[in-house]
Amino acid sequence: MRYLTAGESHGPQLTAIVEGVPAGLELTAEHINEDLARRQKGHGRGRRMQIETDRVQIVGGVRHGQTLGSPIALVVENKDFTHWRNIMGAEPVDNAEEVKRQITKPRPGHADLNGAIKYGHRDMRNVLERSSARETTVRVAAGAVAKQVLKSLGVDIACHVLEIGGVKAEKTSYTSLQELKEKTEASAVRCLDEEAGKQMMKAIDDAKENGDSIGGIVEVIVEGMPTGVGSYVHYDRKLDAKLVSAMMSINAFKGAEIGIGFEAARKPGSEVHDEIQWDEENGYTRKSNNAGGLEGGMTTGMPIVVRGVMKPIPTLYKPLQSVDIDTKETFAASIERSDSCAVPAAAVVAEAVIAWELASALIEQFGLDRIDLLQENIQKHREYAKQF
Ligand SMILES: Cc1cc2nc3c(=O)[nH]c(=O)nc-3n(C[C@H](O)[C@H](O)[C@H](O)COP(=O)(O)O)c2cc1C
Ligand SMILES: C=C(O[C@@H]1CC(C(=O)O)=C[C@@H](OP(=O)(O)O)[C@H]1O)C(=O)O
Repeated sequence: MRYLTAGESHGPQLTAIVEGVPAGLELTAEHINEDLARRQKGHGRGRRMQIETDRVQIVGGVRHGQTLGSPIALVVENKDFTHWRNIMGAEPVDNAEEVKRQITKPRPGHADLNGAIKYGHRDMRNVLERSSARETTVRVAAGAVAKQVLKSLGVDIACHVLEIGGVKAEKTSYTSLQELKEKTEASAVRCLDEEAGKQMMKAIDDAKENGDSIGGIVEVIVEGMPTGVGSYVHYDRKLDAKLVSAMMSINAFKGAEIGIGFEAARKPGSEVHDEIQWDEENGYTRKSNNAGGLEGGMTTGMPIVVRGVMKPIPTLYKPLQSVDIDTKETFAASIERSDSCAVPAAAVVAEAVIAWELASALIEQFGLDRIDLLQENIQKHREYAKQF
């Protein structure tokens, strides 16, 4: 599968074209809207989220609630466009003052300066409009399509927040992904640990009050992936590499790890590697899951566990030093509106991009043009792997 997105943060809409989804998959706007709504939630978001109510329009590739095998076109409207029509319309406009006003003051930590140099934009609005994480709206929509593929193949996925602004969740255990989903859905910071969640909210409020921003760590967990998906034979087909790359592609993500990740550097092999066992009912399983469900670029059949690190939001009410690209004068950046923390929303984006990679890998390995044949193939593979 592949997808492309287009659209600016304050333009009329975001668009995604999703290609390679097998025919016969159940898919409605409601499946996608649920995840769009989840992405909009979370303590610490700015005023923009009060303006938007993200809803998808499926404008290609689906008929009567089923995929056709043709490209799926997804559109999410930017309600805020009504306030930006003159500035963001595609057609040339007369010399309105607001249209002439260029952004020449780059924000440290955002794409403004590097993007302006790359494309030769003297008006950095041309950069910020596309580098904005508003684009993650349609990435979540594409991910929701991938989640439908996974669901039809018996693969379940969830996400949660492990850390915000240095406050760590202590209670991170759960008995089922369903429980994890219910608990995190009820939390304003998508955290399993209620007490830590309260402290995270306070940390966000404190940061906001100080005109600052904070980041954090999110985790995605996937259950039900068959064994041996991915590849050890080519660097660009290694599934672990794809998952880390997907995580790092999210705006403001600066690190990713699988399983115990960086902790593996501090432990001997006897405490890191997951011992192998077999029984009639479950086939091959592991006594532990330090590898986070991946060895040799392939799935082990154990749950996949991927974490990502989000840096603090770059746009700050507390000014940071920068340089005006027209006057070359130093200035202290000041802003109109911004999120102070978007880690809970970013967890939903992380879930979407991981779902995308896993559904793509399954289709690449077992894929046919029909969802029923894909289901059959994977079921056969599961039986084979169990008895192997
Ligand atoms: C859900 C989400 C919301 C974000 N909201 C903001 C925001 O309000 N203001 C801001 O400056 N950056 C925000 N960011 C982060 C920037 O988009 C990101 O830092 C920027 O694109 C620069 O890229 P980089 O941080 O990956 O280097 C957000 C990121 C995510 C994932
Ligand atoms: C719009 C979203 O996030 C935006 C991401 C973002 C950025 O710079 O990344 C900047 C802000 O945009 P605005 O200035 O319009 O408020 C966020 O609100 C969204 O997540 O849907």
